[in-house]
Amino acid sequence: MRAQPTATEAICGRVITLAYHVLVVFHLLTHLLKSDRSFTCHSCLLEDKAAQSLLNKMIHTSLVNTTNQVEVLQRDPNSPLYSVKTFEELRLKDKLLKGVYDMGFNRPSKIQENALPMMLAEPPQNLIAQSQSGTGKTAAFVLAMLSHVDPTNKWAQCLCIAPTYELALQTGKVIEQMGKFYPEVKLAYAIRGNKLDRGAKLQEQIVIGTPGTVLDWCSKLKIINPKKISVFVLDEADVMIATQGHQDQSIRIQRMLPKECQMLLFSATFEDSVWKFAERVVPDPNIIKLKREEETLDTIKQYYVLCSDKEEKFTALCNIYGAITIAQAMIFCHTRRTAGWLAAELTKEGHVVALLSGEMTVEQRAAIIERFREGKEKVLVTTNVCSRGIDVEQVSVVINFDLPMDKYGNADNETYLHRIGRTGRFGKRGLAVNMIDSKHSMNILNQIEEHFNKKINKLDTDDLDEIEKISN
Ligand SMILES: Nc1ncnc2c1ncn2[C@@H]1O[C@H](COP(=O)(O)OP(=O)(O)OP(=O)(O)O)[C@@H](O)[C@H]1O
Repeated sequence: MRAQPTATEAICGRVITLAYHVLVVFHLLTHLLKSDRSFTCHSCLLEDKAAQSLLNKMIHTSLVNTTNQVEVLQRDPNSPLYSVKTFEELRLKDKLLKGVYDMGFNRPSKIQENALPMMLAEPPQNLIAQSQSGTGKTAAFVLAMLSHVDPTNKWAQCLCIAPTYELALQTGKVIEQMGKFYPEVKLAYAIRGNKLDRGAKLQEQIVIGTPGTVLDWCSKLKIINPKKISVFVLDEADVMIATQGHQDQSIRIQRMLPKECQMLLFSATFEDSVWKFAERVVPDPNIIKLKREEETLDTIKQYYVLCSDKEEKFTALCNIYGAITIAQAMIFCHTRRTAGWLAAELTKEGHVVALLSGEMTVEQRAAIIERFREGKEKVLVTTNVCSRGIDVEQVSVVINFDLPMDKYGNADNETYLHRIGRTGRFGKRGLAVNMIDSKHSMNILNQIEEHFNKKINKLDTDDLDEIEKISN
């Protein structure tokens, strides 16, 4: 049997344990600040539970920002999250209030506070609304739909169209979450792969889908009776019209709806073409619109890095990873080839990478986004397919490995806004870095600066201290 330690031995033992913990924590702190991959350090030392919890807390506060920041922003009249009202004052049904609070929302954002009273007014009013990315548009129209349905009627009453399969699934999830305490209301997905027989009568009161399938359900297959729809929502209108065929399909759906149906259209950007489309599908609307310089969020810091070729861009990217802790990142490339190459290089460096590109089936794409959302991969390398609307809270950095341009080689400002809007969701801080490797890409960057009237500063990625500074 082991002899009991003396008092001095016990004190010495404690001092040694304490010193060990101090060392572990110190090591973690330096690792966290300097680490090139915050999540690899998770595995190296973390048998120690206290240290793990400290690390988790630090990751949470340094990258993800606490709800405190949202609360502060919601008191700043210049913030898109500002609100004077509470959800109660917006007169939501109790079941919906419960859903809202269950999702962790405390107060409405500006768009929610402004749009909801218009959407819930009697008689119904039409609305064209713009708000910055990630400021709660989806939540706003989902609440409007859930407020309008009559659950005793077993037919489709609210119809929402989204431009892609992934976005339809994502919005469907929000409807399910918000309607959690309102189980009488049911939801149907009108998306590819959800095959229903011709004439099958839907019992569900809300339908979310993509334009092609929704059109089939309303016309050829007669699954939805469009004449019984009382709320029609068109989400991400700018993306909708950028996809060939979607604009016509949306207009054809809208024409089948009754005159008194409430029409709601949301978008993060409103180029002329989006306006024209909006005015065609939403007669006599209320309008909520942003000034150009309000379109980008101040919570997203934007920088550019000068490089000479793609290898140098890759080095710059590694330097950024070396200097700051990144919860999750999305990296946008112009071609599948570059995206494939970059994903392979990052994997060689030890990153856990997901690759998403246009040739995949929609189901494969949705599965990859879901895994990324669950945090299974920390880096998502993608071509343009994923720039719009996808809501992944933990994305703290967006890298434009290639700048977005249209087919004439000019800046694609809308895509830029959508891409950087994948970070900085609902008041979180975000970082967007643009990689410049030619006169042409510098020119695109200048066009973007001019368009949004916003200066994008240069970042020297060889200077680790400078990178660290921008992440604070
Ligand atoms: N009032 C609120 N309080 C706290 N969080 C909110 C609130 N409203 C929305 N959110 C959260 O903010 C995030 C962004 O919201 P949402 O997706 O509705 O924004 P959006 O404006 O539709 O974005 P995008 O333009 O990219 O489509 C989501 O994770 C959502 O759960």
